[in-house]
Amino acid sequence: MDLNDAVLTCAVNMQWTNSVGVTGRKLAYKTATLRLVRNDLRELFVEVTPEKLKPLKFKLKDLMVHKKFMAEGKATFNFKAESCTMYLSNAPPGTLMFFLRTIFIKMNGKEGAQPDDATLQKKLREHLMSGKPSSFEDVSPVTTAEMILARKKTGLLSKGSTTTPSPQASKKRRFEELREERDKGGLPAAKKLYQSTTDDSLKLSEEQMEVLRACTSGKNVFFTGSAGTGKSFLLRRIISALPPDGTVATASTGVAACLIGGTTLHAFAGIGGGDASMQRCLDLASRPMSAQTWRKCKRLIIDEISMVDGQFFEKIEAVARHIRRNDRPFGGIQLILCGDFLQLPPVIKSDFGAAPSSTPQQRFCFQSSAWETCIQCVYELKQVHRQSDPEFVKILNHLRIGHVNDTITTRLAATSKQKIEGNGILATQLCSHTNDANSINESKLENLQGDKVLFKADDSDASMTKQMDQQVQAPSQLYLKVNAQVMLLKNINIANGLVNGARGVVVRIDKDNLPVVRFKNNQEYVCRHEKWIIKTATGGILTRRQVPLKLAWAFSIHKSQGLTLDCVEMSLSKVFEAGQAYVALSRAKSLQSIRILDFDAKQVWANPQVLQFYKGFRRKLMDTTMIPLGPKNKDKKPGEGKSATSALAKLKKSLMNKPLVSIS
Ligand SMILES: Nc1ncnc2c1ncn2[C@@H]1O[C@H](COP(=O)(O)OP(=O)(O)OP(=O)(O)O)[C@@H](O)[C@H]1O
Ligand SMILES: [Mg+2]
Repeated sequence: MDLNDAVLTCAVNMQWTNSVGVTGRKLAYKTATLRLVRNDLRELFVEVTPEKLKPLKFKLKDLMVHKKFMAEGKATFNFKAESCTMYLSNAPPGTLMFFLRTIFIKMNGKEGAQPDDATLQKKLREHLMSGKPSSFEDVSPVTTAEMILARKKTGLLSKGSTTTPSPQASKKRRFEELREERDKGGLPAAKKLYQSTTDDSLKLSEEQMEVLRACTSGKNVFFTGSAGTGKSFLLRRIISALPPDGTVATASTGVAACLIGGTTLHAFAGIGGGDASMQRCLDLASRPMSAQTWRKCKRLIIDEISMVDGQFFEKIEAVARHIRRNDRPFGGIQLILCGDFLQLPPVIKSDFGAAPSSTPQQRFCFQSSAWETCIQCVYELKQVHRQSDPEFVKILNHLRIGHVNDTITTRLAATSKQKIEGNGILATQLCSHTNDANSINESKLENLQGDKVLFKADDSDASMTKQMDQQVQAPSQLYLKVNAQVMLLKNINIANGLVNGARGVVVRIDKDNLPVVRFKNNQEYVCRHEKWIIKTATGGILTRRQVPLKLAWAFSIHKSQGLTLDCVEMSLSKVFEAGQAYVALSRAKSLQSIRILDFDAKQVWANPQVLQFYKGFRRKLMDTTMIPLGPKNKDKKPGEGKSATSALAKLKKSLMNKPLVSIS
């Protein structure tokens, strides 16, 4: 936590009421900065400074805070003593959360923080006598001691709307909170009160902070890094540090979009699959709903950019300029792109029987002319967070660029005999083809004894269930049986290993009809319903409540991109894409939690065009000038990994000499 947690910039509306409740003065500011300050008497105030205007100060006494819509960047302050209600909106949700948390802790975290009236009167008199002008200073950063004290003073807080303990909290609610507190590992109430997800407690690394700063300063940014360097984690922080109005979070796949609480790029763009002619795409995007979303968009965020088709990217860039009547790249929209081109490439439609949507020369976004004109800053994250074992990180770095030597082959082949199962939990099979994964899950469930129990999702809009199925990992209909192999789909408690991707087995269905799952670390957890929130293309919000589980005997590698999994088994004999083997292997956290049945160096290869791109990219990182990409090679076919041309081998060698991820 730092001093900036006491500063917030957003839209502010204020309204005063008189003694009989009639609304009097009203003020509205599109942009104002709120700052927590103290006066000479150590009293706390919120100072509101509208752009180019004098600040107003509100004493933090008898304050009610309504924070139900904090995730949407909204909150309401009710200053009872001053009969003023202050509505905050368009606040970066993450900044708002920390701001409210700081208020909460500062109001409750100091012995005598709220001096009694007699003491204040005395101090005030002394101050007036001294003749000094009043002065205000920023509050000091929150200390751990203040946090602990705030928790002690307030006890378990209601999830309701006030910053002081709610005496009206019903017994039932209090019981639920106690249970939740216990299940989630007893986070301090002060912390929990303003925490939207459990990974909010993790700190950004310095390299991640640098990217965040570039994004919040309005630059067009592309950041990359190998699997597990925290790209999506950082993206979530970036989104929460930006004002919600005009910020559109998207990803190339539904699973990735859900991980950052956004929508798919295709759903946002409004040009279908983008296969139609340019003119037709412009017409499609000019339909009122679609045009409105394009016009409102100020910042477009795209995760898993490696899977966005180059021609599609070029088309949406032209669409943006056309609809917004603005000739600047992407019609002036700020772009924040992230992904790893050495992971899965865009799906070629011809794989599924349709005509290919792009020529091999324009398969990737970076091959489109739009890329060069749009991207201002590039960054490469180097610190791997998913894996901590340096040997595994090193092996993955080699696989990423399609480099396999005998040592790596021997080490990976040795995993085929590993016992990675424990506590009745089988390994998840990663399949190269989706149909294989689906049929494994179905038949394994059928073969189990006992009755199937159906868990039906509760969707906020039943007519959108199909769309939600594509984006939310939790299925609308989940059939489970005792002994079913499952995966947890939410971070419940990071410290206790109840994290998104944790593997378990259903041990019983409890009396409340909830599945009880035993996880690999032997913990049993009653899987209560959790909520998923996704944004629609038009900025609306859809929610799904469901138990946070999914059948996990098998997944496809494509569906696993972006995930962290424990306990995985794979047969890579049928891989058909560059980077596919790397994606499969890099889902695991350690070499001990992986079993590769038939490892062969031929299963691992990197796309030469991508290698070339990264070579230029590294140069660009060094001298930060735009360098045209090198000659475009033809796509390489599966199995060519070993018989690489000498030019390609040279390229790999140069990349190995300066590894894309430094290995400590
Ligand atoms: N600064 C950090 N401190 C601690 N853990 C972190 C940090 N950044 C990321 N992580 C953790 O590392 C893991 C991998 O992060 P994430 O999924 O964002 O990586 P990624 O780069 O998006 O990977 P992929 O390329 O596979 O999508 C997550 O469990 C995340 O919580
Ligand atoms: Mg990711």
